Amino acid sequence: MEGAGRANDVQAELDSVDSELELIELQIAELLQKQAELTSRKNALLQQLEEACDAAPSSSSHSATAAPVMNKQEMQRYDGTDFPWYKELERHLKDTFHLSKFRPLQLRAMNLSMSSKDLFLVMPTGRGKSLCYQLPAVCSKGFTLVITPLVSLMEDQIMYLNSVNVPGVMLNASSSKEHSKTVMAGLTDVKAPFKLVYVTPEKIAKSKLLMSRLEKAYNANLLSRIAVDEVHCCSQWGHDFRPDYKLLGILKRQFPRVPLLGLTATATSSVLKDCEKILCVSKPVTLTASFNRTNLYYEVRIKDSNNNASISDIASLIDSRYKNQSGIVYVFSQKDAEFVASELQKRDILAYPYHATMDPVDKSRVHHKWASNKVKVVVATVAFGMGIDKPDVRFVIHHTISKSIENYYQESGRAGRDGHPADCIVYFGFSDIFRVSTMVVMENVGQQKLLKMVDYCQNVDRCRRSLMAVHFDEVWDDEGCNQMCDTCRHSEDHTSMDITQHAREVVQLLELAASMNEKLTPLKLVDAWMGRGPAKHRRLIQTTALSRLQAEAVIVQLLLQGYLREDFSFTPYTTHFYMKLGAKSPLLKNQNHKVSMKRRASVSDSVAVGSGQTKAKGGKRSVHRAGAGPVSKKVKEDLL
Ligand SMILES: Nc1ncnc2c1ncn2[C@H]1C[C@H](O)[C@@H](COP(=O)(O)OP(=O)(O)OP(=O)(O)O)O1
Ligand SMILES: [Mg+2]
Ligand SMILES: [Zn+2]
Repeated sequence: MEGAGRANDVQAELDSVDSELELIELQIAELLQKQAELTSRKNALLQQLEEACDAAPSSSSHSATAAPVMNKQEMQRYDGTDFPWYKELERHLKDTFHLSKFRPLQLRAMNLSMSSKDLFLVMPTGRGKSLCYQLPAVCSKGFTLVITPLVSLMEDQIMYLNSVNVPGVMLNASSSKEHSKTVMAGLTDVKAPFKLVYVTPEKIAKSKLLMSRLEKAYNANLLSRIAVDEVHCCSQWGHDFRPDYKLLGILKRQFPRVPLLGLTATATSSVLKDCEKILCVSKPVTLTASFNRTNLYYEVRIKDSNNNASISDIASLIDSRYKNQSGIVYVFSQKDAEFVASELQKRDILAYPYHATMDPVDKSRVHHKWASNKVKVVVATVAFGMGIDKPDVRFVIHHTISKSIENYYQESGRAGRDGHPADCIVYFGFSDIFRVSTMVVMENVGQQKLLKMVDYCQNVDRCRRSLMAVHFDEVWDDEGCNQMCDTCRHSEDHTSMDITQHAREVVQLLELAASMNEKLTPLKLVDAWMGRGPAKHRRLIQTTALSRLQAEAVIVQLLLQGYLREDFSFTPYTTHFYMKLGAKSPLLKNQNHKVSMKRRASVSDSVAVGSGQTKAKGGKRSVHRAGAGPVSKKVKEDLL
């Protein structure tokens, strides 16, 4: 008996500790949100400070954190073409690398490096950092030493360089003796048989022979530049710390006259400070390409899971706002690509599907037609991505949410590369969350990343840019949104809704289902809550008067806040998702506990789902299917 009493006491204390822990988690979530807001504000203030300092160049009041080594005017000089090496850079850009023009910051970076400045270049992935040392290497005497963390990265680069006839070689642990010998000899050859020499940091740290050959090359003025790729690997605070990068300080100590160029897509300012110390460079110029694409307008539209109103909405956008303009509609699956393309065709829009399983000849035909503006719209899976560099894409519409904010940034970022305004619209549908879940379920932290994307879409009161910025850490250059997102444009247009009672109803429903040994999929949960489930549920629970879209929004909110969670089971063919009680659900037992959700004030359900849909009498929605007949004659002709 005594044992049972003791067990009860322990259980009671355990429950109480659990509740306290839950509360702390809640507070942490709130603090993280506050932190994100303050970081965004800090960036805005730093920007203002920098502008104020630029307006008064003689002022010495730059703060230590914001202090640019050069002011804006000085910096802009390096965008110019009046440097002695410019003609050579331009000639090789076109003739050797077969590129038509520099991307933003590339010329500035090259001019700075050719002027022997030490430089840190922070640019989003895929923007073309490598060219910033490859092209100067070709235009300089001697060779450029490139430190790369992975042999596979080296191999890719060498293969690419060979394809454009630029001599490049690599040295790593698996290089043969003979190969090493040739490379070592080449380093001091005045005829410079290689323009780029790739080595791993381990080689620098361990090979005395290499260092002594580099010393000789340096004395003969043949070591023209040192590029440290993925430079954030130097710092323990970075996410990919590599111990051998810590020893790279030897390069600048031994070869002080050689300009060093550190490249990364992901370093925060504190990581860069650390890298500066480790690499022994003093006050390098830091160029940060903004992750903020100021010409892109970001918008989220609510999508009803039950009908294809979103397709009508997309069609009417393409037919009006984007008439005769080039764009991409991203969809979830191959089947969706075919379906959405054919639905658009029925609405008189010439749209081609594109997905991975298409015949390569068809794929390249679609790509070609689109690139040459013969077809304006491609309805594609994310397979339509690599090598897409069309400048005048005016819209990227996501018919289904991306699997993470990073992915969304990349995919939507194919809009507006020419710098002119372009729109990025994502349609956010409840059931899509769980379709995408099946895709990321096996990925490490895939589910968390997806929930961040969901959070981005559910949000109605914070700048969409600031939500993306959090993912790119402090590197984000907060240039302000300028009302280029729907939440900034409707900044006053939201209210806070108390959803505590709704939350209790949903929890009660799940508890009831659990007691009957039933698992509820997200869709079944909404159905049951709306009184459309089996009769046995209806009798026992409080059904909701909320509309379907509101009910879905509440459930998403509870999922995001941890009152609910997803659970899944695998079958050989598919993954099933169920809704379960989340870690915070016990908090609802406390009568004082409150849960709230922000909603657009002026947008009723029927408007939120776009122009193709109206609310019919009796609350049931109907869809206008204007033009939604068979594929029109005109489109049919164009498709042939
Ligand atoms: N000026 C340019 N015009 C057109 N394409 C360019 C230009 N400069 C580079 N590219 C292309 C070449 C590559 O296919 C692609 C990505 O370049 P790359 O240098 O590998 O990116 P990166 O190093 O910035 O990305 P990561 O961070 O992923 O390593 O961009
Ligand atoms: Mg790179
Ligand atoms: Zn905004």
